[in-house]
Amino acid sequence: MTSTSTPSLLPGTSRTLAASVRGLSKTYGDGDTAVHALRSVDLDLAPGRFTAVMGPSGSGKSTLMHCMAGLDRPTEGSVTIAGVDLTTLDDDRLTHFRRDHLGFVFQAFNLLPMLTARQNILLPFELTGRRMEDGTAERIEQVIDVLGLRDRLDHRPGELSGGQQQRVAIARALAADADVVFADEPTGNLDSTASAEVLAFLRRSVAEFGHTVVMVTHEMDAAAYADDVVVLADGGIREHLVAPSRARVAQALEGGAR
Ligand SMILES: Nc1ncnc2c1ncn2[C@@H]1O[C@H](COP(=O)(O)OP(=O)(O)OP(=O)(O)O)[C@@H](O)[C@H]1O
Repeated sequence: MTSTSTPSLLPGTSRTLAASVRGLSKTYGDGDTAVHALRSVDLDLAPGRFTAVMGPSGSGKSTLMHCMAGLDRPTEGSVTIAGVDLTTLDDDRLTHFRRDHLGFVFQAFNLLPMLTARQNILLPFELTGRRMEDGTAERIEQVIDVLGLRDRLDHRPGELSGGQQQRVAIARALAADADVVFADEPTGNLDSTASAEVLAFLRRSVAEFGHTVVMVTHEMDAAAYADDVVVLADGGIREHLVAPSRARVAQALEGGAR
């Protein structure tokens, strides 16, 4: 197994990391039946980058994302986002941290069916009574325009296409101005046109709003929208590729099959 080009700091970024993972391990079960889903993973993500996490089925992609996003607890190690080590937070604090600092774009959209698109987008604020800071309302309007949702705001999810629903989910993640937006196979339920649209919007959110996006994907076409690609194999990071070519990503993925 090779290990190359893990960047401690990417060119053109500030010195603060968007997310830092140290010695992250996750073991399911114990004894003979223990599954080591993650084995002492170290990973730094610079802010304002779009990173795809790839690797074979069972390599630990979802486990890594869930531990990084505070949705699952690692067995060992730390995850630091916005200067806070998530593994030190109790469940209540972790819930608050997710609400205040993280965004989620998952395959099943996670929209509330009885609310309109606008209400879903504003949910992080309305549900929790979180106060909007200066400029937030204007930014949300901008996100709505960038995502092309202006004429769909009064529709409920059931009245929207899959791609539009996913755009609402992205708008909600961006509206909250998350420190890191986590996307788990965000195009898994979409046709190729809608997938391309959603990925282009994630790309724009990084370029135009400076967001940090981490996306688990199986698809090379989806990864092509990302800046960087982290390739997992057998619970560890095989490579962290900075602005790789498609051929380079393919090579890193094939490394495990040999
Ligand atoms: N709740 C669980 N209990 C036991 N084992 C689990 C659990 N969740 C995941 N695993 C195991 O941990 C390993 C990593 O799983 P994970 O879902 O993170 O992989 P993945 O790369 O996301 O896979 P896929 O691409 O198939 O979604 C696998 O061997 C899986 O079977």
